[in-house]
Amino acid sequence: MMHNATLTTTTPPSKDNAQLSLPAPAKLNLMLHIVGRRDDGYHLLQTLFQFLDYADTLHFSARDDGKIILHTPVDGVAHDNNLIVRAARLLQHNSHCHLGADIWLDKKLPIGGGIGGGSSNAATTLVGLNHLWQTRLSLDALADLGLTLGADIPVFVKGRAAFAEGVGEKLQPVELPESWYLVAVPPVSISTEKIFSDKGLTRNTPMTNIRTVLKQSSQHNDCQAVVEKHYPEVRNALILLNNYVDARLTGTGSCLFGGFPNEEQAAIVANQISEKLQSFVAKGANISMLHRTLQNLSEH
Ligand SMILES: C[C@@](CO)(OP(=O)(O)O)[C@H](O)COP(=O)(O)OP(=O)(O)OC[C@H]1O[C@@H](n2ccc(N)nc2=O)[C@H](O)[C@@H]1O
Ligand SMILES: Nc1ncnc2c1ncn2[C@@H]1O[C@H](COP(=O)(O)OP(=O)(O)O)[C@@H](O)[C@H]1O
Repeated sequence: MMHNATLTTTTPPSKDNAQLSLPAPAKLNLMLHIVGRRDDGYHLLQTLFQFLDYADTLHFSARDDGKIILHTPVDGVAHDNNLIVRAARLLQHNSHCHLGADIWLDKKLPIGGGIGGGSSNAATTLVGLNHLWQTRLSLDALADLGLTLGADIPVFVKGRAAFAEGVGEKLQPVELPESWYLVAVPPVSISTEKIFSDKGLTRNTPMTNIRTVLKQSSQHNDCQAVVEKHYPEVRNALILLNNYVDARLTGTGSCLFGGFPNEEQAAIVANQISEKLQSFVAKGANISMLHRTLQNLSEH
């Protein structure tokens, strides 16, 4: 009897026996200018994206019944609104794929931090399920699909550090120094929409170009003044960090970052501020961890 029971029981899906595990890394906006606005209200940006070797991890297994099930809830986000589930359904629909997926998320990236966790989760889902389901969409096609879910998703799909224009979807790959960064995490989660709808936001920074940006020794983020105005936690964190390093906001915040020549120097400052401010240290990357992992998979 025992033997029969064992034979007829299927192993329940779990992240430990998932078929594919992939990172969903963070990004930084090393500079961010707002140069105008589209008719639909979206802002036209010029921004420099670089990835961090600091990531969530997603685990995927295919299902035969077509269901998309995210087994790990994200605080404050309903299952069907989660960008992971929305990205999976979008790919399934557009590729006419009959397979579904069980998905698990190890969340490490702060939410509403301007380091792109939700967007990166969506991009890793598109790229990961395209691989697992063998739907064979090109990266360009996946980036176009991703853009319908969020302005930040294409850069994560493409996986190359880039100068971005438009709403963030016109991407020119760049080679940047891969510095070490101290990333401070003030204790607030910031809505991108709230910052972009502030009347006081600078929206008319003169257009620049990639060559000028790469030559400049100091950079700025047009969202920073508005974020500092609304969030004293961010302003105070900036004051503290600026005692040690030239610190700046990434995206619409709340995270702040400063560059260091090596890990040790970044870690010393992380340690010095640790009683007042949560932070992590990570290396900048011109090729995202997602794409380096996929490259390794295809080589083995
Ligand atoms: C500002 C940036 C810079 O990298 O990053 P975050 O701080 O969010 O990480 C991005 O452009 C954010 O991209 P993403 O987070 O995907 O934004 P979306 O979901 O597309 O849009 C959220 C809301 O922000 C506003 N929005 C977003 C992008 C943009 N170029 N102009 C906008 O006005 C819109 O009001 C939209 O309703
Ligand atoms: N998988 C996900 N991880 C994080 N946030 C998500 C996810 N799916 C949807 N969201 C929503 O996206 C919003 C922005 O999240 P996030 O990408 O972390 O911030 P930011 O855009 O500041 O980098 C969150 O407040 C949340 O409501």
